[in-house]
Amino acid sequence: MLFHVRMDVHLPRDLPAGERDAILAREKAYSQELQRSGEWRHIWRIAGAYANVSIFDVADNARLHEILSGLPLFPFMTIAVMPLLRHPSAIRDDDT
Ligand SMILES: O=C(O)C[C@H]1C=CC(=O)O1
Repeated sequence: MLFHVRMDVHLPRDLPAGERDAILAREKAYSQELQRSGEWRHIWRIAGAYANVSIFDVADNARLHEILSGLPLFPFMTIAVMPLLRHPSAIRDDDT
């Protein structure tokens, strides 16, 4: 199942730099592992915002929730999820 996910990050300004850097390093490793596995299909930075748009390809809603709630940055994010399905006019075979 495909999902469009927007993640906006709101890190507290008073978060100690060492703690922030450690969370960001864990976030990067977590994200890249899921990208390698194929469940996190795309990630794009939204220009001008500390936010991304991502496409997930996961078994079900429960798996998406597990992934999102496991993000090291999860406590500092606002997340919006849109379920996707193939558009009848789509021409690319991998848009499923
Ligand atoms: O920077 C972000 O958009 C937040 C987050 C999502 C993946 C990742 O590596 O960082």
